[in-house]
Amino acid sequence: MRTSIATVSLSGSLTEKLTAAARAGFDGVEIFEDDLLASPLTPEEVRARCADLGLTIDLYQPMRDVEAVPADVFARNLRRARHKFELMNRLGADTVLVCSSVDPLAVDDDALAAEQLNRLAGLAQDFGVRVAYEALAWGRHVSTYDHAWRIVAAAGHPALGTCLDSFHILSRGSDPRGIEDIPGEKIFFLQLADAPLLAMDVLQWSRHYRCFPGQGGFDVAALVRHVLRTGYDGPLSLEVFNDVFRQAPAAPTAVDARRSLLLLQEAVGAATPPAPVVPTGVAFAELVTPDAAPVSALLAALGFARTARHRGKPVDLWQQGEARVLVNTGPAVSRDGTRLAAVGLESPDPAGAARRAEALLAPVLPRRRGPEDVPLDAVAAPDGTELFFCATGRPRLPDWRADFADVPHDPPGAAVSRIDHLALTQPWHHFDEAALFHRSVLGLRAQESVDLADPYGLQRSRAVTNADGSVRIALGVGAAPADDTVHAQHVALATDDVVAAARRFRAAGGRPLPIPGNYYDDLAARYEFADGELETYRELGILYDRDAHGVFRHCYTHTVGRVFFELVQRDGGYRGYGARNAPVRLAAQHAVKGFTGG
Ligand SMILES: O=C(O)c1ccc(O)c(O)c1
Ligand SMILES: [Mg+2]
Repeated sequence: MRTSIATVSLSGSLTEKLTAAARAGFDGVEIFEDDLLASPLTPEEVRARCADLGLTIDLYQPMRDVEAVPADVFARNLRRARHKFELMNRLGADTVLVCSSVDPLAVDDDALAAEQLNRLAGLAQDFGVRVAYEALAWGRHVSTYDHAWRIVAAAGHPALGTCLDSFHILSRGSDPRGIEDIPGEKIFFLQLADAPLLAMDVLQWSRHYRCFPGQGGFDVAALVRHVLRTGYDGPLSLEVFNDVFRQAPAAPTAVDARRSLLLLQEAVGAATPPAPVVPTGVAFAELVTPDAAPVSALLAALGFARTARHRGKPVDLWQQGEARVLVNTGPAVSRDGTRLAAVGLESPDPAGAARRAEALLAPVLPRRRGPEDVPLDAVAAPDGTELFFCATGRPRLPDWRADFADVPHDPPGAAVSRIDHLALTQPWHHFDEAALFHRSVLGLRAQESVDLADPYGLQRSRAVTNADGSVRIALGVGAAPADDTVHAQHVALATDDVVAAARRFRAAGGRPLPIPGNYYDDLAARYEFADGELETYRELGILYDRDAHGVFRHCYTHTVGRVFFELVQRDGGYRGYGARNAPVRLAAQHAVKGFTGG
C-alpha cells in the first residue's frame, strides 16, 4: 500500500516538508495550497523537487465553498476552479480535494449540490483531473460521509468521487461500517488522523488536536478495514492539523508519522514487521555523571552496594536485591551533568526485540563495546534514552553482567527488591510520539495520560507497562518548552516496607524531600489511619495514596543533576504512580533549594 502525508502535518517551508516526508519513507504527499502559495518555488519546480525526492503528488487541497450556491456564485467558483486545474497540471497533481461548503450562501439542496459538482467534474475532466468531495464535520449542509457519498452518487460523473477522512467520520460518531456501501473505485482518497477524545467544538478539535493514528482515542484501524473491503487501492494518507507538530522539527515528526502508519498497516494485515518482543523486567538503569561521588553517596544511603566494575569502561554496577543501577563516568557522556541515560530491558529475545525496533524506525545504536564485551542490542527512544535489550542470568543468552568484574563490597541492604518504575522526561514535542514508540516498538500498553499541576506549569504523564507490571515507564512532559530543572527523571525503587527503607535512608545520611504539614492535615481528613501511622509518614516525608485495588506509600530523595530516587511500596495491587501527590512533590522540589539543579 502506498503511503502519503499532507504537508500541513509537518513544520517548515514546503521544501523542508517534502524532504522530511521523503526521508521518512513516504511515497507521496498531499500538497496544501497555503504551502504552495508561500513557496518561492514555481509549480514546475515543486513538481521536479518531488520527482527528485521520489514523491508523487497524490492530492492538491483544499478547494472550499464550491457547491449548492446561486448560479452567479457558482459561475465564479468555476472560474476559480479553472485556475486551480491549470495549476494542478503544472504541478502534476491529478486529484483535488473539495470540502463541503461552509458558505452562508450555500443552500440545503442535494440536487443542486450534485448538479454543480457534476459540472465541476466535467471541467476537471477537461484538464485530466479528478475531484474528491469530502464532508467536513462542520460543513454547513453536508457534514457526514454518507451524505457526501449520496451527492457524489447522484452527480454520477466519472471524474467525481468521494474523499474519506477518518477524523470527520469518527469525530461525529458516524458508523464507519456504511463505508462498505461505497464502491471502492468511487473512493478517490483516504485521509487518516486520530485525535484524543475531547468534548469540544469539532472544528477546533480538528484544527488543533489531530494526531497520528494510534496516538489518540479513535479506532482508525477498524475504519481502514472497512475502506479496504471496498477494494480501495489509493494511498493511506495522513492529514494531521496539530499545534505541537506545527512547531516541532519536521524530520522526527515525519518518522513518527511513518511509524504510526506502519502500525496501522500491521493492524489491518497490510504489513508484517517482526512481532513485538515484550520486555519482562528492568535489568538496569544507567546514570551518566561527570562526578560519581554524589550519586554513589545517594545509592549507598539507599542501601545499594557497589558490587562490580566494567572490565573496560568507567562504569560501576550498584546493586540491591534485583535493582541494578549503573553509574557511568565515561567522558563522552558526561557533558550534561547527572542524568538517566540508558535502561536495560530484560528481553526474552534480545535480537528479535532489536529487529522489531529497527522495522519500526527506531534508531539502532552502534554497539559501544570493546572486543571482549557481550553483544548488546540497543535503540534510542524519542527522548534519546538508550534502551538495551538484554538478559540477566538466563541460560543460552549472553549475560550483560559478564562484562563486569566483582569488586569487594559489604553486603547491600535488604529494603529494596527491584526497580518499580522509571520516570523519563520527554522533550515537550515528543509526548505523543513517545507513547506510540513504547507501545509499538516494545509492545507495552499505554495507560491514560494524567495532568499534574506543577506550580510553574502543567505537566502531563502517561505510563506504559507490560502485562504483569514488571516493566513500568512513566513518560512525562511539561506543557510547553520550558526550563527543565524539576522536569527531572527518576528511578523508583520497590520496597516491602517504605517506613523501614525511609528510616534507613535517613540514618545513612540521606536527605528525604520534605513534605509540607498541610499535606498530612489533609490526609487525616481523607483517610483513617492507625495510631501513630500518620505521624510516621509526616516525620519521614512519606506520601500516601489509594486506588480501587490497594495502597501506595512513597517518598523521594534529593536530586542529583537531573535525577532523583523514589522509594515505593505497593500493597494490594495498587496500579498507579501516586499522581494525586505529584503537585505536592513538584512544589516541594521547587521550594527546596538543592532539590533542583545541583
Ligand atoms: O480544517 C479544514 O478546513 C480542512 C480542510 C481540508 C481537509 O481535508 C480537512 O479535513 C479539513
Ligand atoms: Mg481532510
